[in-house]
Amino acid sequence: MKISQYFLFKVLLLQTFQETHSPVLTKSSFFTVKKKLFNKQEVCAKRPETIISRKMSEETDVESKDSELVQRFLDCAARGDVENFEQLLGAVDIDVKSDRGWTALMFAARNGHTSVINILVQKGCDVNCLNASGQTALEIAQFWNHKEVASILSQYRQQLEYDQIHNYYSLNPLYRASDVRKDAKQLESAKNNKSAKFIMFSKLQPFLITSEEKKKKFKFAVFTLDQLPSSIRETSTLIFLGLETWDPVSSPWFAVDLVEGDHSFISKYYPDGSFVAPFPTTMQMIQSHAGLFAEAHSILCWLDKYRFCPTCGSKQTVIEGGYKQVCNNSDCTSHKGVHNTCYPRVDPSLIMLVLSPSKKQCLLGRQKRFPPKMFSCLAGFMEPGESIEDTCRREIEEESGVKVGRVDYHSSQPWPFPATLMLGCIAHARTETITIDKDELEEARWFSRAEIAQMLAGQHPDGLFIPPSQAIAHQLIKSWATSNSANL
Ligand SMILES: NC(=O)C1=CN([C@@H]2O[C@H](COP(=O)(O)OP(=O)(O)OC[C@H]3O[C@@H](n4cnc5c(N)ncnc54)[C@H](O)[C@@H]3O)[C@@H](O)[C@H]2O)C=CC1
Ligand SMILES: [Mg+2]
Ligand SMILES: [Mg+2]
Ligand SMILES: [Mg+2]
Ligand SMILES: [Zn+2]
Repeated sequence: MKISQYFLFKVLLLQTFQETHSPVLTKSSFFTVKKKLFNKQEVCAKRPETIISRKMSEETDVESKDSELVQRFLDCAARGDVENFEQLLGAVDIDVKSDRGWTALMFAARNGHTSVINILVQKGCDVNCLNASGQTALEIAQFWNHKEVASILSQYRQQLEYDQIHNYYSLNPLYRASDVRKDAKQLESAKNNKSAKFIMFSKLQPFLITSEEKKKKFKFAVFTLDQLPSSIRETSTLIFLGLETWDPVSSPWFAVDLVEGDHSFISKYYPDGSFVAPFPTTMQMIQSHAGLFAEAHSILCWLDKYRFCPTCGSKQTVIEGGYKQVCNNSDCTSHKGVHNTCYPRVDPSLIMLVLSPSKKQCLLGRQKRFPPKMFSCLAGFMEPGESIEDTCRREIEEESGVKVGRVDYHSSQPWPFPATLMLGCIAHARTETITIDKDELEEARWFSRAEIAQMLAGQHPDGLFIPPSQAIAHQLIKSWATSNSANL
């Protein structure tokens, strides 16, 4: 490249960056797609009582206070003001974006503030975020020639490539200890263990409180044995969730399915908590508690729906800490051989990001029940006798008419409504023509990487957006869009 061409190229790139980087941050909208979605989800949720509805009425005040905090947070990152930056860390979402889709990591990368970059990556910020122009923090650091920052970020991205992807609802911190639940004596002593922890459900609704550590997140109210009225252990079903660690003497955790009349002791310990409709409120839990919810809720839904033996219709008895039901009829054939009806059910379903034959576009669709302007990956339940690849190809062809060749596995996600397992795949299309199944989808179309980057940054010109980061669909879309952002 000639020197004059090089300068023209650099000026053009500079213009692109200046469009997306305002060194003095405006007070306007600092809210990300995630934040907008959070509000939407809050409005949709049906929750009976106290905390969450109270939070909603305070939303306007909270919003302007938040936008000031976010502004200060991003500004400290841009100026490399480590002292003030560290003070603000717990108060805002670490990956919060400016109105142009810039995160604190991007601002620090733009100005070469290594110390801020180190703090952010150690705290687990998202190094793969894209701004509205489709740039990562690494690309910004490389462009502005901040070699040390670029080196830290590229090392971190490499390390992430080797790490397994953990989707929301899958990070259950407990060791499930099936040996303990299968041994009635051990199970009984776990229930009486002084360090045992108990989380509460009523009519399949979890009892949640707000998390002090993470603003705007919910978590379970955790009860100890001495807080639990002894009658509860006789009247309620206790689900054994597991042990705190692999050490057999570590604390056992239980989910308690409260029956009418058992609730009064709760408000004594947690007056601000409430029983909430699981979806979408549990999408805003601290991750480890979302994992606990997935286990407990799926088991409780199974016990609720399978009250009678599926083989002979007799009553059943719950054993193994809620993980098994046995038929009370001694002549029932379910007592002989392997009977999967005695165990909790899981429904596998496929969710796939379909790439166009050129790999430059991906296929997203809209179901009628989606919020307006939201597009997501196509999905469908596995049918008996199908492989993952079979389901993937059939569902895509049924819903969009697109024919698929190779299918690659990406990651999975428990989807506890009530007990689906989402198997996330990347599907390679052989054809491009779309003919939608009007019963399943309202619309489906191909999206370029550039358009996806705009959607991820909340900057799509038509306001289109994708599901929030807690959904595997988001992770599938994002991993494709960020895998080679240079080709946007
Ligand atoms: N985590 C995520 O990001 C996303 C999750 N999903 C979930 O994926 C799952 C499958 O997607 P859909 O498009 O609804 O599937 P689908 O395309 O197979 O159509 C749904 C229909 O399949 C039938 N069906 C077959 N087996 C079923 C089973 N075991 N349970 C319930 N219905 C069954 C029913 O008639 C139902 O109306 C749903 O649970 C949905 O909530 C969907 C999109 C995004
Ligand atoms: Mg379908
Ligand atoms: Mg479908
Ligand atoms: Mg189907
Ligand atoms: Zn039976």
